[in-house]
Amino acid sequence: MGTETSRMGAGWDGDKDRQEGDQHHPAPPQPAWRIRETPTPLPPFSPIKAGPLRPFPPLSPGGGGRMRARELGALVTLGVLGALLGRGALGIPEVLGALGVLGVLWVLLALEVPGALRALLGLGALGVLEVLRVLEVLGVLGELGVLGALGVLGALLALLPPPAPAETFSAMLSVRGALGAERRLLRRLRSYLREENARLRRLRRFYEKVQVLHQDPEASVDNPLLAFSLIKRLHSDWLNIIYSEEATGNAQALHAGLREVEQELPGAEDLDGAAQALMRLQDVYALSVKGLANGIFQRSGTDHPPLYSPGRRVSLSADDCFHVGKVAYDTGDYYHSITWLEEAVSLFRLSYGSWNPEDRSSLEDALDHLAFSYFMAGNISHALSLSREFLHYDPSNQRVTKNVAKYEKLLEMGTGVSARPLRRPNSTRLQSRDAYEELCQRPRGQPAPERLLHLGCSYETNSSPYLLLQPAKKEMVRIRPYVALYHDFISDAEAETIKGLAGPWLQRSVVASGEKQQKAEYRISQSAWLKDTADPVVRALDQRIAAITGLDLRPPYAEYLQVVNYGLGGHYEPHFDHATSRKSPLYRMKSGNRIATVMIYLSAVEAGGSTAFIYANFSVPVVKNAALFWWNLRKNGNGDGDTLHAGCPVLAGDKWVANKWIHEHGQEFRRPCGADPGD
Ligand SMILES: O=C(O)CCC(=O)C(=O)O
Ligand SMILES: [Fe+2]
Repeated sequence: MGTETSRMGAGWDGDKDRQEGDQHHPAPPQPAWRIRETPTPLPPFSPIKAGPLRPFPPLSPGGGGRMRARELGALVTLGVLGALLGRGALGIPEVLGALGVLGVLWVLLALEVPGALRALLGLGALGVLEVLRVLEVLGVLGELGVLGALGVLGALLALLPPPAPAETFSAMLSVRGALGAERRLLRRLRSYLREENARLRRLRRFYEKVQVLHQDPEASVDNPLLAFSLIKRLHSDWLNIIYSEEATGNAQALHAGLREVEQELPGAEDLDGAAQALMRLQDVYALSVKGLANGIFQRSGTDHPPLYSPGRRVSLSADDCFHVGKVAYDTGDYYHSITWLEEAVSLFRLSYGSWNPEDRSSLEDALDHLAFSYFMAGNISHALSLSREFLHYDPSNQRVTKNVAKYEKLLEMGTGVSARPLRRPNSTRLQSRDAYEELCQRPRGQPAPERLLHLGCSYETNSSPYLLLQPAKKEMVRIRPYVALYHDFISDAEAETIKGLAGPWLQRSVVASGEKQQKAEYRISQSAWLKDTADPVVRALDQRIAAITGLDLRPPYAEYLQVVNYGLGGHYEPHFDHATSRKSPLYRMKSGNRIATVMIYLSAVEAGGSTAFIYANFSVPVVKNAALFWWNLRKNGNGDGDTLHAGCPVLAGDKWVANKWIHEHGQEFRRPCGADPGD
């Protein structure tokens, strides 16, 4: 592979000390909902259990997918080897060797890597075998030693953790990739429909043929031919018709199509992530859920033009809305479950009686979950009327019958009115949530008139010969903190090259939490690190960044280029780029803190996705091919608190950025300390 990436060395998997004020690490989880304030304790109620509605049949026999089949194969082989060992047909070294080969094969099959890479790994394994053989020929290792070494190797490889399934929702590149899987399923369904239609046409012909016989008074079984055919029909024709092998064959082909794409299917966490994304967009952009369900991205309670108008309007089904509500319900977030389940209930009511084969939920499910959400929110009378409606459709349901009795009792006791309206949970514990959301919603911030005096656009050569012929197009965005936007910093072709280089290496972005790095809900994206040796384009970019900033980017003074692709509703909530704790993994580079950030927008977006500077109170909309520059540290070396910034959720489109983080060391003469200690 031409691309060099590194997860160690000069590049860290991000160091995002999410903090505001003195909050240094991602906060410990707190309940995401407000507990209803009820003066008297409630009798135990029966909520609907969290979990799948109607479980899907397992994809592969045995329920565990292809991996399960492989494990089974490995077990059988182990059994056979054990038996041969026991009967003295094989010695321990041979068994160890066979285990080694089995382990290597097993791991190669299990690796979620492209076919070409898998082939390379296979060649590598053969290489190891060859080395062992040579060692054996040279007499360094005996035959037994070689087999033993193979056994150890295989055992070690088998101990490797299984590859994590790829995430779909956290990068738009992966979401787009899922289109391929669906296209293949579509092709399968098309041929299934064609075959089944032909089969049904044949069935109809049989039906009509027999029907005619039964209606024709002339067609009597006195006729021996008709009597024979009746007997034959009842003996075998009808069985062939009913237990149609053709139907089974068609269904099997369809199932095989599903198994083919099994590895690419989004998992439960993807559906959760996608539902959370819709709720995030609802919250951050104050969108009306009714509007969203209708395919309109409109702020609630306003008649402003929509924030985004897709070329083709698509609406959500009742089952779609139910699933979003259910994700909220399962985490005890009744604020969101109520808004989405309300929508689900009204859509199900509208279409009651008609049934979509793809739906997993029904009006009853939605009523049941909504009633319990209202109960948890303290609105007993709503809970009661929805439960009664439920019983109208399913009168024999014991659990809901009991709930109705209890709701009635509570209302009689006068405890049925909510103390306070249900408020949105601050599950992310952002202190500046309102300011952040207001900045995300704001179109490009118009600076105050007195500020305009210092702002403006200029062509900059920065005394660099590199920029003489093509000066940088600099737009000052803010003086304090110092933020500048360099327009046309890269070309479309360069942006495409960088995205193409990073694409195969994207992995869920992580954030620094103390000394560790981990994925977090407040950063939804995938990222990859590119060394400057990966491609001349990356090297040229480094030179250009050095020219405009006047800073030293040679290792270890800067990190590799971090390329980021945001996912569905992808965002990065307020954080600092510099470390705020000496324990941060960022210091492992031994070149100080991150003095400056250069962030390049590699794509445009259709809506949302601005970069918001929370305390400085401005946001920069995505400008394709532009680079945003800011100092994270003040001249005295302290972190600049005014640089708290965020990537707003992407409302529509595919947002890519590339980050270059430049460190303190190496810049001593390029950005000298200020004479003023407060500078
Ligand atoms: O995407 C953005 O606008 C901000 C990204 C950012 O702050 C980061 O990656 O550190
Ligand atoms: Fe950042």
